[in-house]
Amino acid sequence: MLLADVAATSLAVAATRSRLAKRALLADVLRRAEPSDVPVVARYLAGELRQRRTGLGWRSLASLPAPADAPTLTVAEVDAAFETMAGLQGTGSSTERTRLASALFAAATADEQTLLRGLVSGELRQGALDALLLDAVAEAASVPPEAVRRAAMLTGSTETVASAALGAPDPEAARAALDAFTLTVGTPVRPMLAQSASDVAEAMASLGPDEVVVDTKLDGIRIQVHRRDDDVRVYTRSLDDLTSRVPEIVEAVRALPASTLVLDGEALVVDDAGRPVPFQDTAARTATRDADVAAVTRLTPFFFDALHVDGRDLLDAPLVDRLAALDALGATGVPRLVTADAAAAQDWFASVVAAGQEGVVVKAAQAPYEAGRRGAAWVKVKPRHTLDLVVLAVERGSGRRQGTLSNIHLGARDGHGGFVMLGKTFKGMTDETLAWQTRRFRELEVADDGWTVTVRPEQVVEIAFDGVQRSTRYPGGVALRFARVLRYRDDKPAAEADTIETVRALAAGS
Ligand SMILES: Nc1ncnc2c1ncn2[C@@H]1O[C@H](COP(=O)(O)OP(=O)(O)OP(=O)(O)O)[C@@H](O)[C@H]1O
Repeated sequence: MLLADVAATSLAVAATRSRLAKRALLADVLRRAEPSDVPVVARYLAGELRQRRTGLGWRSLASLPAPADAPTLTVAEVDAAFETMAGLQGTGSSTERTRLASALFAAATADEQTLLRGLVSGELRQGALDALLLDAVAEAASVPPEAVRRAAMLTGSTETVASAALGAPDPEAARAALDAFTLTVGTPVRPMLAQSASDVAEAMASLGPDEVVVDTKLDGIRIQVHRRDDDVRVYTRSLDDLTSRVPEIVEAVRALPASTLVLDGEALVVDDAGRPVPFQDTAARTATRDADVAAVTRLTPFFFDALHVDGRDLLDAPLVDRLAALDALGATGVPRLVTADAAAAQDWFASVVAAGQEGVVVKAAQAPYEAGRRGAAWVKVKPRHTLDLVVLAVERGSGRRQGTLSNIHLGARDGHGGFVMLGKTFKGMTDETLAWQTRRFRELEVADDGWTVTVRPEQVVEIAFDGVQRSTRYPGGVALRFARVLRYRDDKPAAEADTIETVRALAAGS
């Protein structure tokens, strides 16, 4: 299949708001793809490359060669080119990578360049697209969407499922191929995800009047552990195998009284008083293989769900039954309250936050485990932090945001008339906001290097974020986690925006 086909579909999907129309477009291109191209086509449509890391940076995308007039690139060729780039190592590799990238981009038409740039930068990646893609696979293979979704959560891989369904000669065979996927101890399933609510009452109202489980939300690393006798595997949220880096978790799982297990939980570093250390210290611990660090900062696994225990598959069992199975193992659990009373739940939330935890996840007590879905049965609630910051610069958008000024650079006042950059965000913007800010930042423009537009620091923006972390990337030594735009504030002058001192105080307190 030509890359041009995928690029055209990607643009058409972005251009329509109708889910049905998007699904039909995706199904059409999947139907036309050769079975051997299906895995790559599926990935590209979800906005991802197959290669986790290509080594290509933003900088290499800033100056692209002129586009080709006619499409010639095949999907297989492009995948092979990224594979080569990802595999380059040692001296000269970055020059060679840039050379390969230039050659690839020079062979691409303007639409294909847009797609490639979005894939490399990650700006095209969207969870929602993945769900839509699964429905499109169902449509293309003429099988029920539930069959595809279930297979995807059990294999953890859209491309495997797309290949199985679309590689079958007819709908019956496709259905049989999908039904053959089952929960297998040793094969990670996609974790169930949560929706968000702004407070506990709203979360409970969305779940109905029945009892809920209010789980402490620990701020660590999602882990899914699989055990078959002494063989223990630990997987991350994105289903990467973390086993060799976390011997202490393997040991803790081996100590549990069951020979086959699949458990879901969170691993974090806790201090002597049992309080969680800042998230980045936990993250640093899992990112390193260094034995010394591993010896000093032990991770503690806390489990909040059981998907399989000793031959019993529990995916479809109600949460309360899964928790009973978990408790029976005597594993370290997550502190939780089971209640139907909103006031009691609110008190519990307050005490959890006071104890230094991130928030709670409110869960429907009777719901099954909806693997791979941001289902309605789990709702997370965190105390919301906001800051009023000043926009210092803005980067051009790409992909769906081509032609707009998208990624804003955020600054806090330094107290001496200047600003300190705290990070960037392109999240939380509606189409209206984007259109507005594209006009607004042109008005404030002082320089434009072709990629980034520097502006007069006058526009105040209200930013929501999940926390403050230490950072060597930004000059203030701190950065915001998950910054997103709440709204632009025209009622507040930049001279009254929040200061770096306020942000540092938040960092010290978190
Ligand atoms: N008790 C708990 N139950 C479920 N998830 C929990 C719990 N404690 C911590 N978590 C973490 O919270 C996440 C649930 O939120 P969500 O599904 O939105 O994931 P996320 O996108 O990684 O969000 P976040 O950044 O807020 O953790 C899980 O992925 C898990 O890592």
